[in-house]
Amino acid sequence: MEGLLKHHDDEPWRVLEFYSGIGGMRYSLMKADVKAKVVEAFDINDTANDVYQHNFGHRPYQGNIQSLTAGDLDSYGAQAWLLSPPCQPYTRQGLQKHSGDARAFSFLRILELIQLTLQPPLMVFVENVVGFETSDTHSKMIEILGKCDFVTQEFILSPIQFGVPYSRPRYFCLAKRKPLSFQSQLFNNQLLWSPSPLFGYDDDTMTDKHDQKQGSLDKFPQCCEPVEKFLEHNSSSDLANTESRFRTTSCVSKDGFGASEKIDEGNRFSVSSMKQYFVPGSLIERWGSAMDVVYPDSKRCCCFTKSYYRYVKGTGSLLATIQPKDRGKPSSLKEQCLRYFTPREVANLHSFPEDFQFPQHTSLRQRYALLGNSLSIAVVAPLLRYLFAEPT
Ligand SMILES: C[S@@+](CC[C@H](N)C(=O)[O-])C[C@H]1O[C@@H](n2cnc3c(N)ncnc32)[C@H](O)[C@@H]1O
Repeated sequence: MEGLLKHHDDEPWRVLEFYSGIGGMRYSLMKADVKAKVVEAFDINDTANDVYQHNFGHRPYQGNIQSLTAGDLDSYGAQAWLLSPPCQPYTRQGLQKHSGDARAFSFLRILELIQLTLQPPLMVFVENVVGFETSDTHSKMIEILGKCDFVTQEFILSPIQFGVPYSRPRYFCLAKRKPLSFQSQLFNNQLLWSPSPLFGYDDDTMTDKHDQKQGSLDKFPQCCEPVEKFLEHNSSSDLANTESRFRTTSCVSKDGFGASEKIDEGNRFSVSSMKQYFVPGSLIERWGSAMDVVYPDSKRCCCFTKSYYRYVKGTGSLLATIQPKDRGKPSSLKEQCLRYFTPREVANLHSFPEDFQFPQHTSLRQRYALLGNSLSIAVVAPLLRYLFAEPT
């Protein structure tokens, strides 16, 4: 293996975006203000590629990453490889077959290619679910990166640590090939549960010590903005109006859907367009106790998965549009007029930019599925900024 790739300060870093989905990595790179150019993106999913093309004007290479060769990858001359491979082999809900799961094969292939390319990357960034760090795929990845002269720093971080009222802890591996090095070398070969190094703090009390893990993720909600800021309303008076309209329309119906339709001209957040987001009464009756219900003033909501809107249990929070007057008193969930977060609101919680859009033909379910598979730009952008930064 030769290390022929060079990077000159005045040129943008050449980047490959594997498993590009709807472009969360690319948006993060933009947000991080890294001087970089995505020279190719790769994804097998047609609908994801439609969305990517709609927003970036470039259609990713549509094929199986598993069939890429070392020659293919060398031809891009890319210095950084960003990867967010499928997480199903490692999720707690799944069978946890790890590297034995067919969905892990393409990532294992990429790891092989790092060793086979004539011009291996100088930097690698991997995102996955919590649980990946104990898998045999992780052991393989660390072994290969070590063999290829990479230094790694690993993190488990959640948007809630970055001021976003959203719990989505994810695993990240940052790897730089020697002689490149990290700004804080104190954390080489460590797993951290704190974003401190990203902000220039050499706080080594947040490394992988079991009793600090949960604490470091939980101590941030008080610094978060309320959920309300991420809704498709822009002021609380707007919210109060909408709530009162819900009260007089949708919630009078016993199935949870509005009996009467009242179009609120001039307000894109009309009662009519919101009807599709109300949770039917029958679902509340059946699954109410398993639902994670949040309020506009809440400082946390649960991770939205790709099954949000198809299933209510464990797939993401529901919003109570009518806040009970007294939180202490039991109030029927039906009276709280529960609704799903809209795709735009999920995109907001994932910190996607305002100009991100779905092409019109993308169905509601597809939008939720694609967003559920994507990532938090609020978390990934500072990680990428840290990865690309040169030590001073
Ligand atoms: C966890 S998602 C990554 C989403 C992406 N980071 C985003 O912001 O939307 C994994 C993506 O990998 C794609 N994928 C899974 N296996 C693949 C393979 N073997 N070849 C190409 N793409 C694949 C899926 O279609 C999905 O879009």
